[in-house]
Amino acid sequence: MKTTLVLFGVGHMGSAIARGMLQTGNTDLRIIDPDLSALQEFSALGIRTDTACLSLAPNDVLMLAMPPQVFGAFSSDTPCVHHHQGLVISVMAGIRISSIQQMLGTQNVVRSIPNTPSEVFEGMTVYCRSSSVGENLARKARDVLESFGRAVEVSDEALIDPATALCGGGPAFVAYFADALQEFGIKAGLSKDAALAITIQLLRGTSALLATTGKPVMQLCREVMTPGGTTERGIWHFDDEGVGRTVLDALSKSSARSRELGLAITESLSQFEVAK
Ligand SMILES: NC(=O)C1=CN([C@@H]2O[C@H](COP(=O)(O)OP(=O)(O)OC[C@H]3O[C@@H](n4cnc5c(N)ncnc54)[C@H](O)[C@@H]3O)[C@@H](O)[C@H]2O)C=CC1
Ligand SMILES: O=C(O)[C@@H]1CCC=N1
Repeated sequence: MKTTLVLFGVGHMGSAIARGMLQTGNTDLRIIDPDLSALQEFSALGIRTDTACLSLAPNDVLMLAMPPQVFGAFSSDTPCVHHHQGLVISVMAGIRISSIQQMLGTQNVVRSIPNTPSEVFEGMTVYCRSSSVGENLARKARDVLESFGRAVEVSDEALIDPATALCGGGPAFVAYFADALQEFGIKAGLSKDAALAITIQLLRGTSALLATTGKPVMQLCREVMTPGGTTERGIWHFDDEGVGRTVLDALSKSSARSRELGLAITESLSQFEVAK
């Protein structure tokens, strides 16, 4: 039976996933988003798009890529997603597997956190499946998630919150640092284009070096810090200013927000159960 990925939401993350999939020739895709302007790029490519979902095939794989804050309204306004027998993959930050199961009346849920480099088939997704997802559906989920990059499965759902900070948010943290590097170049007199080209090649080269040599990250750092030379002055300043600690704190705050988003829904669901 043919499997179609039905993608709900093509904002920044959903469109990155759709573009990544299309780049590899995977067009078994249907896209639903109430914002008509978000759909135009994809309908122009011949992809089936709709502003609302009225029906689904039992074998469809659903991917939920709307903001977590609208998931409650989505679940009450979209009856066709209820009791879906196939696979439901969420990319929403925070929302727990049990909440999705409860709100959609479905069992086979994969909670995942991808990232925006999926757009160029360099995505990284961390995911966790519900106990009802057997080997066949698990393989299907992995195939979907690897159609726009790499995927790593974790068995403990609690790890998805820190993974949301590290993997989902990671491109923002790296881009923030890259912006500071580029700004230094510009302030020092390089053209914007030259500063950007250097920054891009730094990120690419450093990541290739890490991946190819397998050296520990800090070894790579130490190998650049020639004793008595220039780089150690910069790294010592990072140490004095506690930059490493600041980064750890920043990611902890992101992770805590993921937990908080999930808890808000879990609590409102349990209040609803008590009121029933
Ligand atoms: N932006 C990122 O890098 C990442 C985002 N995520 C998750 O992806 C989801 C989307 O995030 P973004 O794309 O950044 O948000 P966004 O605000 O860019 O896009 C959200 C999209 O969802 C659509 N939408 C709203 N209500 C909908 C409904 N009822 N049905 C279908 N679509 C609906 C909106 O029209 C919009 O196109 C969130 O749950 C977020 O936690 C996960 C990992 C990374
Ligand atoms: O900031 C957010 O909430 C989403 C989830 C991970 C990356 N972006």
